[in-house]
Amino acid sequence: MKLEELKLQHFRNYQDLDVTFGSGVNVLLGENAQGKTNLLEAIYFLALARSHRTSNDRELISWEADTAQVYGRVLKHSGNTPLELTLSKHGKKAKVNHLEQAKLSDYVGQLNVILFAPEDLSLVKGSPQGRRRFMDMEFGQMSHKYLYDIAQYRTILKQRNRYLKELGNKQQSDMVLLDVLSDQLANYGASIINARLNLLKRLEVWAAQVHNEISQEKETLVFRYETAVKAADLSDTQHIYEALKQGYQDRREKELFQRTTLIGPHRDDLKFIVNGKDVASFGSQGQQRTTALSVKLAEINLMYEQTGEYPVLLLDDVLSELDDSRQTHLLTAIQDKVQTFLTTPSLSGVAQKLIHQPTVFNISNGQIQTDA
Ligand SMILES: Nc1ncnc2c1ncn2[C@@H]1O[C@H](COP(=O)(O)OP(=O)(O)OP(=O)(O)O)[C@@H](O)[C@H]1O
Repeated sequence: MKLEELKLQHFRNYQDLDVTFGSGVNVLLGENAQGKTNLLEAIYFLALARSHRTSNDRELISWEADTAQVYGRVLKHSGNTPLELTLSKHGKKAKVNHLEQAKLSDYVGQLNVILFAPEDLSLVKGSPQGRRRFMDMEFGQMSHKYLYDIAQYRTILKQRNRYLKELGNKQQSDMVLLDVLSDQLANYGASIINARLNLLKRLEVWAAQVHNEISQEKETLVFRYETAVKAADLSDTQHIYEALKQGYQDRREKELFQRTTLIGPHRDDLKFIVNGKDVASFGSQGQQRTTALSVKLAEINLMYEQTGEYPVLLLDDVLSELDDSRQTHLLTAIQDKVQTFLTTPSLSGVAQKLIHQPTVFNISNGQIQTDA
């Protein structure tokens, strides 16, 4: 899929922008604080109806305005799809084909993006929370059901934790409501774990292949999903569901004492094993970077496999963080098939690694000029 046109009104430092993009590599060139990342953020926002930089949507609206609008025309095999998001203090409105969507989960998935920013290089070494977020953002774009299950899971988890806090304050505890919430949570939790395992299995195949290539066949990469859920068969949702319920049962006293839910997908983690060792603990910085890059590149293939379309790739100042051979690998992998948006303060080193000339946009103070 390709993002052919983007219009922004009062989005960050863009007051009124209408730009058409190339179908290959689009370079967003400019000095610091001119609006390069803001433009990537707008594309990410158009895809996921949320920013990758802030959870406060208000920050996306230009300081001197009350409403922001992001419009995009996406070209897919099925034809042109206009997407529109309006942000105001009353919330977000999302339209697909000019029709307002009742739920944001119905909107997400029309434009698929993969964002690669310097922070992603810490996917491997960073917090488990970052890796869970990574799974949820990526898999949510590929599966409506996953997105729905995650939303339901979060809501019920909040209710259950609130109830555990209330119970902790009482002498006499009523467990009936807790059991109902546990049952609902186990239901969505089992679906999430099952979906994660299935998608990770596919992602692992692609990531292992890329990692092997980048390391010149010196390293093997495998994934390990870590969960405290003791299901006899983790490929069976019913088994996971029962194991989750058993898990709550076994931890009842502890949960009442700690007043929070101690088991489930919100506590799980993903480990990357290179040559038999956890790369977060034992890998060199280079191996960790190769792993992060392999996982990101693998996502492109997974998304294609799952949706029949290549996603749009957003590279936020990531080239400067990679050495020459990893840069070459990245740029070779994307050419010709993946529409890419790449921010950089300088063109040197980029153009000669690309077979086709990129489309270059000069960005200055929220204005864009295309190189002739
Ligand atoms: N809500 C907003 N309204 C108006 N301007 C904003 C808003 N939010 C951020 N800005 C401005 O956007 C600019 C930052 O743009 P951006 O983050 O895209 O920088 P950049 O071009 O990617 O630079 P760098 O290379 O340093 O990351 C700053 O000048 C900031 O003041």
